[in-house]
Amino acid sequence: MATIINCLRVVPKVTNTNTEPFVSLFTKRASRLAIVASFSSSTMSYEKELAAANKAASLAARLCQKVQKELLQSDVQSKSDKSPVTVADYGSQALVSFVLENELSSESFSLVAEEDSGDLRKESGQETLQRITKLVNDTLLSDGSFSVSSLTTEDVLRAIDRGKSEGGSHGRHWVLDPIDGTKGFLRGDQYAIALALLDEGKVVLGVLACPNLPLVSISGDSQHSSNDEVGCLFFAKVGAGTYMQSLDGSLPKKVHVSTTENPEEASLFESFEAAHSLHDLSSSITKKLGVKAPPVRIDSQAKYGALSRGDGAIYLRFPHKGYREKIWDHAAGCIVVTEAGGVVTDAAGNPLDFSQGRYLDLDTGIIVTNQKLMPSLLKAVRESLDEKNSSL
Ligand SMILES: Nc1ncnc2c1ncn2[C@@H]1O[C@H](COP(=O)(O)O)[C@@H](O)[C@H]1OP(=O)(O)O
Ligand SMILES: [Mg+2]
Ligand SMILES: [Mg+2]
Ligand SMILES: [Mg+2]
Repeated sequence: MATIINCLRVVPKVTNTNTEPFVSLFTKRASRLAIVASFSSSTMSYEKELAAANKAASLAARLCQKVQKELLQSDVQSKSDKSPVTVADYGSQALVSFVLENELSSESFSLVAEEDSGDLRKESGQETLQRITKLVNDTLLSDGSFSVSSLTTEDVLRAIDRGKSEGGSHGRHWVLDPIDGTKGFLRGDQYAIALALLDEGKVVLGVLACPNLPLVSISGDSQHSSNDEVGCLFFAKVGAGTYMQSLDGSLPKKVHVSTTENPEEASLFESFEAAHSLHDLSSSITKKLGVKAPPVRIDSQAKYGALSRGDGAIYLRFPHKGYREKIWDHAAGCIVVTEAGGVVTDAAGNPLDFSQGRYLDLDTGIIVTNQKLMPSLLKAVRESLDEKNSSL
């Protein structure tokens, strides 16, 4: 900002005594500077929030990696909806909540997150709570930049329960999935720590830490091996593009979605778990479109990250009837892809609305691709859905 203010003080050097060109030159220059100033102020804001989000997600990834390496049977529990939750889900949520509040202490803090401390407050949860508290403290200590000596079990419970906010269309709300793809995490496959910020109902920044995602492309036709270096951090800020760096801290690189217009060259990402998305429906859609390659099935929002750097060109998600999508399963992924030039809509082609609380209210499914393929993809989706509905 300082440079821009200084620039505004520079009076154009004009030798012509006719004032009109001077005025128009000055006006032109001033308006150009005003555009630069307004662009810079919109892209410069959320700088501090993005730095805090990157730090929080990277530390949470460190905790998750440690747990995944030495996972114990007692580390895994089942929630009331029968889905799994681990000490790493809770630890990651406590850590992100603590780091954000600590780094951005002057502001009011609202967090919409997946987990709550209900089961950890029961007698049967005490051992697990001790283990989570140790994991959180060890991770904070390994970073070395926090002044607190150590968190108590009560601090950890409080940090987890900060995530109970209802979100909404006013003010700022952080949105967190502490481990997206817990089933992938348990299998030793892909998972992500997904963190986004909503401002007045819009996603303004998003971070995806994907500890098991190779730094090189995972597209079906690229060569990769188990020796590939893994651990990616994707981050995006509204109006400023999407970047990827290694979780170990390499220089960030700007990424872009695939620019292919040819469906025959496009490949599809979808859920690993058939229970999470209708694979038959995606297969009918991609057949209509003319996609040749077999689908790439991976867990979690790592799909959005991989798509943002052009590893594939399409992501389709059609949950089984009755499933309600949550905002933390898409907010970070959505901005990571859109800032990389992609488009994210529901099956009717509407943008996703993150302003309605903890759930997404949408038509049928979620579709992600580049701008060129979207019209034909939407047509194929409509036709396949009509066929499916008429066969019922
Ligand atoms: N029955 C379900 N249908 C669709 N998504 C689900 C279902 N159960 C859990 N999920 C969520 O789907 C996401 C992973 O989807 P996928 O890997 O298939 O893309 C996760 O957010 C996961 O929650 P969680 O965050 O608890 O892992
Ligand atoms: Mg879960
Ligand atoms: Mg999730
Ligand atoms: Mg989760």
